[in-house]
Amino acid sequence: MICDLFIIGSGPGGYAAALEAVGLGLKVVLAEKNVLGGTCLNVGCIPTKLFLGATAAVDELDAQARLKLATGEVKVDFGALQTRKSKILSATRKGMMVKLQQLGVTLLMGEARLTGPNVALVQADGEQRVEFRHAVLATGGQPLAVPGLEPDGKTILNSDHLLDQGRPPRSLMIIGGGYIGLELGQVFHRLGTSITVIDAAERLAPQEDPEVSVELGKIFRRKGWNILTGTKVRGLSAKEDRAEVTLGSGDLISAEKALVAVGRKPVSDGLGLETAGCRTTAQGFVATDTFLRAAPTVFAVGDVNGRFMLAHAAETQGRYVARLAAGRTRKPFDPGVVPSCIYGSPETMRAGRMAHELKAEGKEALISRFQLVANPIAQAHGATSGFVKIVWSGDTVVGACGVGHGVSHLATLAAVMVREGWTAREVERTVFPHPSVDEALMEALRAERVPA
Ligand SMILES: Cc1cc2nc3c(=O)[nH]c(=O)nc-3n(C[C@H](O)[C@H](O)[C@H](O)COP(=O)(O)OP(=O)(O)OC[C@H]3O[C@@H](n4cnc5c(N)ncnc54)[C@H](O)[C@@H]3O)c2cc1C
Ligand SMILES: NC(=O)c1ccc[n+]([C@@H]2O[C@H](COP(=O)([O-])OP(=O)(O)OC[C@H]3O[C@@H](n4cnc5c(N)ncnc54)[C@H](O)[C@@H]3O)[C@@H](O)[C@H]2O)c1
Repeated sequence: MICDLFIIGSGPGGYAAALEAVGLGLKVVLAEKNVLGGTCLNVGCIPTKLFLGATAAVDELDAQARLKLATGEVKVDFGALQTRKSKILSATRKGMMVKLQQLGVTLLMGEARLTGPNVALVQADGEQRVEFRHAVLATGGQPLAVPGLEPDGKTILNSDHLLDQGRPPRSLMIIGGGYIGLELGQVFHRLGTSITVIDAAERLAPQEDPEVSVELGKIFRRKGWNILTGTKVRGLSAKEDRAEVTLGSGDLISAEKALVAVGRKPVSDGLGLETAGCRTTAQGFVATDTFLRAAPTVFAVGDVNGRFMLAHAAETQGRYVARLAAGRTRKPFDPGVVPSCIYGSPETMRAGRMAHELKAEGKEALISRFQLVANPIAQAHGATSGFVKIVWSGDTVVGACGVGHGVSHLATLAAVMVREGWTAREVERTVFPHPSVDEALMEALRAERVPA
């Protein structure tokens, strides 16, 4: 078959590219080797947030109980939650399938590989040959398996395995206190699992502002988590149906299950990259230029190009390459300001540059901040730990971050403020609703600026 745009992978990057391209009049073929929706829908963003949503009442009640305002127990039926997850995921996949069919995207369910700059083969109902003008690699990522920390799928798990358990473990040892470790740690803490987090870095979520990491550590320790940062893992093994970790110090820690969440790597093997002239980096990411081109006829978007490992970044890139392939833009890719959040209670949010990053580059930065303890919505929810912080370069907002109750809701405005280069003038012209968590952002914007 012949098409304008051949897309490999139906995650956020590939699906967004397909919808945008077909809307611009291109003939599109999309290949998917597994199920529609990719990591995000099936084992990523969506199931984790379903689990966080379904268990949120546990933390809400806990916060009110600490204030001696409520008593009782929230019981979550984990089996029913797994059933609900399966139903939502399968309904969403069905919706995607219908939409692709209605729009006229040809869907090939099978593994694809490039065999030349304008040709690919897909193992779907035998072997299908696809000739294309442009191809989009949107093959995503997979859990990183570090030597010595390989999951066995039974006792030592990655996030895919943990999301598929039949019951919550009594205890869970999480290797890696980053995005996945902290979100899934919160889910299972709420389900009654005892949580230990071990991270090689000196602080939790090391990609965040250092003060955010400190606050996260305080909040999770208060919940009773055992957190070991700056701690090397020498060995991890399954012994008599328990996971046992040997620390660098020689100490042993065991738990019913271990979750290895030490990062993700690209899916870039076996794609026939060399036949089309694509190159990979030392970590296996598909190298792209400023137009997200991996070769003259091939683009790479999303996790596989390693620019960001976030669903909304993959989508933005997918839409951009579709416009480029349709001749609707000639400009290099502008990633814009990509916000990121860790979800749960607490949450984090980050947009733009952080003060420690600027200082590391020898640049001056000012910060202004507001503690959530004085925010009425945080008070109402009994969750007053945390803060919102603004990073200024002179008079201009260049970054914002936060940690605490509901701060993920501030991420979009924070990204807009950074993109638009807000100054005190824009702050004065903006009306924030009262009472709201948004006011914490406003208060931080209005607070005294001090050197970082
Ligand atoms: C537990 C977890 C939670 C997450 N939570 C969030 C979150 O809250 N917010 C957020 O922004 N991000 C989150 N992420 C990250 C997010 O899931 C990814 O950034 C996003 O899915 C990347 O999209 P993608 O399109 O690049 O690839 P993917 O979603 O990985 O999709 C790639 C697709 O390509 C297919 N494929 C691969 N090779 C081939 C081939 N040869 N032929 C045919 N098909 C192929 C795969 O089967 C897959 O369906 C989370 C990730 C995990 C693991
Ligand atoms: N809410 C979201 O947007 C969301 C949620 C989940 C995942 N994601 C995406 O998925 C990616 C992968 O998530 P992740 O949590 O696996 O990676 P991560 O990079 O967020 O965290 C990995 C953690 O593992 C630690 N680590 C690395 N090697 C180690 C070792 N040998 N021993 C102990 N600790 C070690 C790191 O210091 C880090 O804290 C994220 O970077 C993010 O882009 C996003």
